[in-house]
Amino acid sequence: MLAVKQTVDSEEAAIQSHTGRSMISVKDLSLVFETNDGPVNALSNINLQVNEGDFVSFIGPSGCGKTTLLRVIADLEQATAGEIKVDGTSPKDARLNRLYGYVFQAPGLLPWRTISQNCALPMEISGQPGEHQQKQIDKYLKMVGLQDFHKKFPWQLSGGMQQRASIARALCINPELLLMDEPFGALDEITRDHMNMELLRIWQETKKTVIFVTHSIAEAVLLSTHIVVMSPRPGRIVKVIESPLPRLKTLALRDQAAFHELASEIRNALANDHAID
Ligand SMILES: Nc1ncnc2c1ncn2[C@@H]1O[C@H](COP(=O)(O)OP(=O)(O)OP(=O)(O)O)[C@@H](O)[C@H]1O
Repeated sequence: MLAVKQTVDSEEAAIQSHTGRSMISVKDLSLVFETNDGPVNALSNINLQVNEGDFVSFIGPSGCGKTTLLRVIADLEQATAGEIKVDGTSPKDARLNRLYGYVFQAPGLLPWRTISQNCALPMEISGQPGEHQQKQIDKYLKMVGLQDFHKKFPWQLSGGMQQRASIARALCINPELLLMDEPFGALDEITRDHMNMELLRIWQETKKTVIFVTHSIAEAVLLSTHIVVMSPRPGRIVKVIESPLPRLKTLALRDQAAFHELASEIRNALANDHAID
């Protein structure tokens, strides 16, 4: 018997609340890409509830639609059918109101701008006053441990430091929601461990809601309050698992039975849907 408090099957894929406020609500959502080769069914009948303060990981095989779902939440793709609300509004309004910050796999920092100037960019675009920009930059560069590197250019920093700068850039607009697409996928294991712990600390400190795309079962277990297991294309939600582990986790947790039991629960959900052999 696995030590998982609660699992919810795809039919009722609902994530239980900690605060009660719905941050993302997805109902019967499907998305078909029209291509030269014919239609590509990327997402099929997705139902999902994410509440304020949750840390939700999407995990599934390559091409199952994790990024597409993230992009629908961010209003970068349009659903073909179904409904989606982000903090009670349309994804478009959520985007226009700068409700979310987006962190990509590659840091995407502009090489001709310093770290400070890179962090300023989204605030410049939204016309925020210079004094406020500086306050936000100081606050979040300190939070990610880069306060002494604000004058450096991206190419003068390591990959992990660049990714921390991109997280600071996303946080500078003070979004309710952090959308992260495999942000640590390109990092070595030691740096990734460090970044995972840093992210947990930042999440605790800022109380943001986080949606996190990953290929790593261990990373999903280490970070998440909820794990959304997806099937191969067309992407469906196979299972939503609420983690029985504490919200404040340490790397030492990886040696404990509860960690392995949860990892095994995820692995089984993936395998049962032929996502992995
Ligand atoms: N703009 C697009 N036009 C056509 N097909 C697309 C487009 N974007 C994504 N797809 C297809 O939709 C499916 C889902 O892609 P998506 O990138 O969301 O998967 P993923 O789970 O994030 O994959 P990975 O883990 O490899 O990053 C794939 O088959 C992909 O080829």
